[in-house]
Amino acid sequence: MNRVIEVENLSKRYGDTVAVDGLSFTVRPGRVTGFLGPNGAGKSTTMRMILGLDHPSGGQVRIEGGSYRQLREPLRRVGALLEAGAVHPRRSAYAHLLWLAQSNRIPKARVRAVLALTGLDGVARKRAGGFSLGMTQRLGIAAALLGDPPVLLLDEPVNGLDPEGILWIRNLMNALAGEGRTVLVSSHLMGETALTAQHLVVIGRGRLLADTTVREFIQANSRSYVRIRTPEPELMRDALAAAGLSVKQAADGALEVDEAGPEAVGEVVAANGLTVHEVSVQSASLEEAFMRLTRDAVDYRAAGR
Ligand SMILES: Nc1ncnc2c1ncn2[C@@H]1O[C@H](COP(=O)(O)OP(=O)(O)OP(=O)(O)O)[C@@H](O)[C@H]1O
Repeated sequence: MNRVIEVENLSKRYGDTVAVDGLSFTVRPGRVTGFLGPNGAGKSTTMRMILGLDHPSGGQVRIEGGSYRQLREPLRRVGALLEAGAVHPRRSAYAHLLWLAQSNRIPKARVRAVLALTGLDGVARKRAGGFSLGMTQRLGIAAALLGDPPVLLLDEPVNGLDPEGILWIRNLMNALAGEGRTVLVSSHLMGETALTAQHLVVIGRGRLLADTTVREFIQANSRSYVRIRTPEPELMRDALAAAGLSVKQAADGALEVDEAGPEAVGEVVAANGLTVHEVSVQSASLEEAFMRLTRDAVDYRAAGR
């Protein structure tokens, strides 16, 4: 089995709304792929189509070479977390998972295994209706892992979780990818995804904006510069310019030097006997880069009409 998800020229229209628009990308095993886009970009719609829950208006999706509907014993091939709240509130976590296992010919021992893996052992007999958001999220992940699937799709799994829950999911996803599984996880948070994923697929208004490694995305999008505060800005500016460095003045009067490290700046300072109050390396945030990339592609409703 190749464990690959192939999305090919996929489109979905709802009346006049084009939710997904000619989208193509491939999700590979052994790494966490972050599926990023602002609200309304089409992430959930794409994931539903991957899972055969929604019918494409055009294009196709292949999982391990075929469609989801063609998979025999799908829960053993693909695990998904879509709506974590979709549990009968009066059922216990154990009963919920047991019912899922029995209706999919999954051995009962897997129920205990996923309860332990998701840290729900202690509350397994409690009614799921009384669960906190974090526990509900863990139960959804337990259900996704029940069939020990090589392919996992998680839609916004960290939404509403506290830092401990976020860290737990991050570690779990990396462990699952480390076992050679294919892990696709959607989010609208660039910073969080950059910490978790190794590969990124970014969409806006249903279209592909970037398909790249996290490392390349960071290199391409994080402007880093040296910031200098000095009581002698004119002299400093002249000295830096004479050394061939490009200098800009920030709103607070500090100087900013692009495309040079602190070493080059320090040498100019020393050679000219200038006084400095601060020399620091600054980086623009990834979240800013993500917003720049998706700005023109933000869903018009989400943009506040
Ligand atoms: N069943 C539906 N009927 C009509 N329009 C829909 C339906 N589902 C989604 N849409 C529209 O399709 C577009 C994409 O929605 P989708 O939920 O896939 O985006 P998303 O990236 O998952 O956003 P979010 O982060 O807000 O969940 C939106 O404009 C949405 O309003």
